[in-house]
Amino acid sequence: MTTQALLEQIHKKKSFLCIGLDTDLEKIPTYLLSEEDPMFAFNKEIIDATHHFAVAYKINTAFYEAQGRKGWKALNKTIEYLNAEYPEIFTIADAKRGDIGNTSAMYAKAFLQEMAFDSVTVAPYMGKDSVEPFLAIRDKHTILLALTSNEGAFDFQTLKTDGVELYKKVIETSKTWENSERLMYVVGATKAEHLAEIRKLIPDSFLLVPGVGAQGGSLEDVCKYGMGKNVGLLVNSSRGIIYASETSNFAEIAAAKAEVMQREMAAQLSKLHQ
Ligand SMILES: O=C(O)c1cc(=O)[nH]c(=O)n1[C@@H]1O[C@H](COP(=O)(O)O)[C@@H](O)[C@H]1O
Repeated sequence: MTTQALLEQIHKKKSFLCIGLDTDLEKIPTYLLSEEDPMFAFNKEIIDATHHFAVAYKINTAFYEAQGRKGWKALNKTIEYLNAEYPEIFTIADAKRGDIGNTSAMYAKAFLQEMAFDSVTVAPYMGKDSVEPFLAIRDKHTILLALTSNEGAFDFQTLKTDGVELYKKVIETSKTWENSERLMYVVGATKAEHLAEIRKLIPDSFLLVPGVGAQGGSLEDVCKYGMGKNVGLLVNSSRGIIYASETSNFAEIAAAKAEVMQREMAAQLSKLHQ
């Protein structure tokens, strides 16, 4: 999917919400455990109930990998379902990959071609030749970790080299890589005050912003500091939406949570045109 198509969806739905499918067998309603594929059954209900309010779904592969073969099957069924039923939705494989070039090329093939996600999250630590194989794939996007939402972000990402924080160096250098127009960046909502400076470096790039909801980040601050002229934001919430209720009407309650976020987003978007 092109960023233009994503932007059209954002304006159409008045939403830049990404729902994180961090599906955990210990957290889904217990009655689903008797289903043949409980993870997929849960995801399907969540997606069907919430898709009006979201423009993207992020599948965190860790939750599926943790369940072995059954988990991979559920992951595959979920992305196939999204691509077949809701092709207008932007899909993210949150796999945080990156390795030497020929290995990265295999990860890129797996997530962007075989599984046909629109994008994949990638760690920048191994540098240019570890990221370019992802960028080589047409009409797909590589979402590079820049400034993450966790406490450990301060261990390395904010260290200064030549007076510049490492995460800024990652952003600046990545702009020189081949096909860099296919890059998006992760910036945690818990670090919203850094967004204004990040926007100066990458005024037009899309940012995937996790960390609202369960991690305490503020949507208002994210918009205040991070919204670009072309929106440029995908704000993710996982636990805050998908585990809003453990009862049999969990999907309805998740939809209500998603709608609250969508309304806040619509209000923020309306400011863009004032
Ligand atoms: O790349 C990510 O998605 C990510 C980066 C980051 O800096 N912080 C972060 O929380 N995430 C992911 O975003 C999701 C956040 O989930 P909730 O805190 O439940 O909304 C999880 O899937 C995390 O793995």
